[in-house]
Amino acid sequence: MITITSLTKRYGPFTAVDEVSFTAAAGRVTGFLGPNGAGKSTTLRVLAGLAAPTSGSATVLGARYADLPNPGLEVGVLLDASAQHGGRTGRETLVLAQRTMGLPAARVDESLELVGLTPAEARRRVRDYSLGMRQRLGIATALLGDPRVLVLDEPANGLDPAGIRWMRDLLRTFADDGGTVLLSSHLLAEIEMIADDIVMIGSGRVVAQGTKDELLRGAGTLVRADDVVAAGAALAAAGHQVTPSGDAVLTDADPATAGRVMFAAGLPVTELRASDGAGLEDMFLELTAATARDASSPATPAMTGAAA
Ligand SMILES: Nc1ncnc2c1ncn2[C@@H]1O[C@H](COP(=O)(O)OP(=O)(O)OP(=O)(O)O)[C@@H](O)[C@H]1O
Repeated sequence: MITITSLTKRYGPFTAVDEVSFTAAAGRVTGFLGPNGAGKSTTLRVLAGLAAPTSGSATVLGARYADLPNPGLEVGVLLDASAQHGGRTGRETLVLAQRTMGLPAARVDESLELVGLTPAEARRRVRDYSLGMRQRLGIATALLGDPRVLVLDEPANGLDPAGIRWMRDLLRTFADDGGTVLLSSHLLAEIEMIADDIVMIGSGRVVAQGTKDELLRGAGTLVRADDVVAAGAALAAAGHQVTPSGDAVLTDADPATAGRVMFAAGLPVTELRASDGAGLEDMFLELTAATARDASSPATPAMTGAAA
């Protein structure tokens, strides 16, 4: 189980992660989805003890990563497959980790086999690996200590469709055996293929979370109003998640609740209905577009900030 509670990370005046809360449960694959720059890596870096939170907390099996005596036995982490030492062979990379963790030497071959790297491939230097092979080696390192929890940042990067299917099967088996998997991606299709639960983040804030089935069904409500910014603000002030979707807003409030919030705020509503199945994709495209706009025009307010 992974628990992120009100996690905030600021770099100077810039808030990369803003009050993020979610859990990744045992027996489930949780997809952490968001466009580039949304705050996924920063959240995972705090979880893996590589960055200190400004406030809030991130724990694995109830403990901070830094407080785990031999963390590799509890949680396998792959944050950047391309950061592995190019001069070492795949096998040397694993042997070093195996010794550091105090594991039996046999774990090296077991892990190589788990990720489908052949003995000949394991003898090659990492600098000659494709990105897909590096991802496999990174996952082998994460699995070395036989942990119950896996944290993977963009693990499908560089994998071809067969590789992505292989990874899905590996993670599925890991979760079916009671393990916890948290993996990030900036691609909705990838997360749809692999994850059971989804946490969607944009501009540092969680904008949607739930089971994949719920989210793809479009749980939540679409609210169209004369003043859509005020509608979003009223819903956010009432404690609901809000995401702009074109000239409307999507919210996690059910339609009756959203209607009452609009009535209480005195805002005329022009449309109010359960959102359709495209809700998640709309929301994600909107987030991605907002990020692209932010990148090209720093003056544009971040969309979650504008809504909330
Ligand atoms: N050390 C740092 N100093 C300043 N800003 C940072 C630092 N690390 C990350 N950021 C900023 O925080 C924001 C979130 O970055 P992060 O890498 O967490 O996003 P991401 O969702 O993982 O994106 P990507 O898919 O591109 O990896 C970005 O705007 C990034 O520029």
